[in-house]
Amino acid sequence: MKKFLLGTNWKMNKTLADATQYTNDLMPIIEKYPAFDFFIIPSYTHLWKLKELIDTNKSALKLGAQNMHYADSGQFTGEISPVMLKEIGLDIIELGHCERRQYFNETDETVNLKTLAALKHGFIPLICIGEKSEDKNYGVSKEMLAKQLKIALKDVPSDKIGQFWVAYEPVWAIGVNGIPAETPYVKKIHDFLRTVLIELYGPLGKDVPLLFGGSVNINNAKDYAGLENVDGLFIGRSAWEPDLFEEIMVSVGDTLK
Ligand SMILES: O=C(CO)COP(=O)(O)O
Repeated sequence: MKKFLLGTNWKMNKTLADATQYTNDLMPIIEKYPAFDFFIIPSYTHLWKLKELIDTNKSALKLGAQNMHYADSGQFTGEISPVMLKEIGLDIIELGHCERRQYFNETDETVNLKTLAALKHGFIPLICIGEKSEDKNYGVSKEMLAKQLKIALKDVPSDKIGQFWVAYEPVWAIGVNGIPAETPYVKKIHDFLRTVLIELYGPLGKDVPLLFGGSVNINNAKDYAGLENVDGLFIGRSAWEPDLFEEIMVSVGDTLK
């Protein structure tokens, strides 16, 4: 059976000591919830150490990076290449998060280049898309999302289906000032994204995992998780403590039964 995806983006948070503690605490917890496929996305500096911890404990916890350059090497001061991340043995590369689009000039075109590079190197690209509040207010959310998705997936062939994930994260729902999305709205957008994927890939488009993120918390996680086209949740703040993350696992687990 396809497992429900449950993971967390730590953004620029946690020291190495915090990251180690969190991972040590989380690994035994996830053993209790086999219905899920779990992942964590820490800062680059923690990845080697956490990968060793996960391997030592033979844990199924997947590990990802928050960004990646698309070139294997080159004159790109401050960037990290797929070859370098491959050495660590990561599973996932998160791409196109709205904070990277907003503060670091990430564009649909660079997300596409990075997606192709990630697939070439055997990572799962976790492609983030989301409309801004003004897009929503002008009634062009679907247009914006279709554009982001189609550009991100340009030249990604159908034999890669299942090897990339898409996270819908409305910009206005993310972070401390975010407004949680209403469940019917999430349903409408996820159903729409599925139609775009089917337009791109035919019936195989049904097999692209679609995650939802943005102010996911203990009060709304089960409602989002119950939607037909939500295959996972991508959580920030509410999963940054293992015990709070576990409360979400329990609540979502009840919904999936
Ligand atoms: O950005 C997110 C996941 O990538 C979500 O963040 P919050 O859950 O803190 O809103």
